[in-house]
Amino acid sequence: MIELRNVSFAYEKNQPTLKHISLKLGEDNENIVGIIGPNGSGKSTLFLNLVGMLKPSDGEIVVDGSPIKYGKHALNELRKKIGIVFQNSDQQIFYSIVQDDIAFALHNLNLPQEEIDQRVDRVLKELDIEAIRNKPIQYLSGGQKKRVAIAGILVLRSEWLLLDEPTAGLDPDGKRRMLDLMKRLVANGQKIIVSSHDMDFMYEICDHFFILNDGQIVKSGRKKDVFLDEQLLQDCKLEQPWLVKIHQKLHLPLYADQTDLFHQQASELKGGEPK
Ligand SMILES: Nc1ncnc2c1ncn2[C@@H]1O[C@H](COP(=O)(O)OP(=O)(O)OP(=O)(O)O)[C@@H](O)[C@H]1O
Repeated sequence: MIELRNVSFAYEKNQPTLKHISLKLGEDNENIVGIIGPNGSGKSTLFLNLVGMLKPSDGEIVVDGSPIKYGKHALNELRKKIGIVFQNSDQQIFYSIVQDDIAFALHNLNLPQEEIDQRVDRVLKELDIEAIRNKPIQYLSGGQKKRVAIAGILVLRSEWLLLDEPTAGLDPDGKRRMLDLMKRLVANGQKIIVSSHDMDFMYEICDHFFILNDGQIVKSGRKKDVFLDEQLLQDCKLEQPWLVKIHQKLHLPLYADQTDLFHQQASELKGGEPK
């Protein structure tokens, strides 16, 4: 479990970006936690604090019962528990060939070559990027680069995966593939913390949410706890997901995702019970 105890963070003195944040991640066995908030609310800053790349100005972050330590060795150990995929894939990719880049962090862990090869093969398959394993990074599309960046973190097999805006710049097919990938990862036991401005995507994929506004957590809970409060979302400059809109405006049930909606509606049109 990850616990933030009264965490504040300031890039510049007396101008806090994160303000007194206390929260627990992984307490209720949630698989995908969503951090939502408008531009500049502090989502990326929060992520960088969670992986120890930034250090709280006040308060502490406790992972599995131990406060994060900031020495080189301690941070390498933390990376085995929490991995981050940045919004901008170029920040994450260092090598010129796909498979070399994915293996990079594993060499740093001094793993035997055989194990490195096995882990890289597995992740290439899992992300459906085997065909580009020998390609130069410079020839990849944005969506492919995103997958390579995720692969480079997945090989570390950290318990928590932080995805900062994973759908930014992806076309509808890329978004759908990202959604499917996250569902597959979760089915294999991966825990994910994700931030995104795409409320429909977040509504469908996350099972617990924190709304961050101006560096503070203003609401948390399950779908119905955070998305039914239209005024709060407006105040935070956030959109209601379309499934919530049709629930509130057309008085349809609150469907968990569009598959659920189409399945239920099709059953009703046929006059039968849903299977
Ligand atoms: N390295 C930095 N130095 C100084 N200020 C920074 C730095 N990085 C971010 N900030 C400021 O901190 C605040 C929060 O930024 P952050 O990137 O964490 O927000 P965000 O919620 O992730 O935004 P977005 O949705 O636009 O990605 C912003 O006001 C930003 O200008």
